Amino acid sequence: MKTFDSLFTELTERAASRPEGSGTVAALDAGVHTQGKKVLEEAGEVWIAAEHESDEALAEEISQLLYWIQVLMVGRGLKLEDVYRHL
Ligand SMILES: N=c1c2ncn([C@@H]3O[C@H](COP(=O)(O)OP(=O)(O)OP(=O)(O)O)[C@@H](O)[C@H]3O)c2ncn1[C@@H]1O[C@H](COP(=O)(O)O)[C@@H](O)[C@H]1O
Repeated sequence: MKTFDSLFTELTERAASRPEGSGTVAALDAGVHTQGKKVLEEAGEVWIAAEHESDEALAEEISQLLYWIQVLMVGRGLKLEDVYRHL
């Protein structure tokens, strides 16, 4: 099963190899403003799902929020350790 760390490795590799058709490459190219808006959008969807939707729907929204947080991190050049040391 994919984990937070393995997804981060995958996205970092996408950023380096820039494969054709990668949504992540497009998201990185879109820049921090677009990425930040997606983080806010997905966070809002997590909130709504937590109040009104099933556990499965909530889990899916959380996965999308984690993805967009990672895109933002990769775009800014942050490493997992840069965040983990604050936990
Ligand atoms: N985990 C994800 C993931 N979570 C969310 N998303 C993207 O985030 C967006 C979710 O937005 P929405 O909830 O609004 O859903 P939507 O309506 O389909 O999205 P919009 O494009 O209309 O905004 C979608 O565009 C998804 O493509 C993801 N895109 C990719 N991944 C994983 O990232 C890896 C690399 O993906 P590629 O770069 O696309 O190869 C693979 O392992 C993928 O499974």
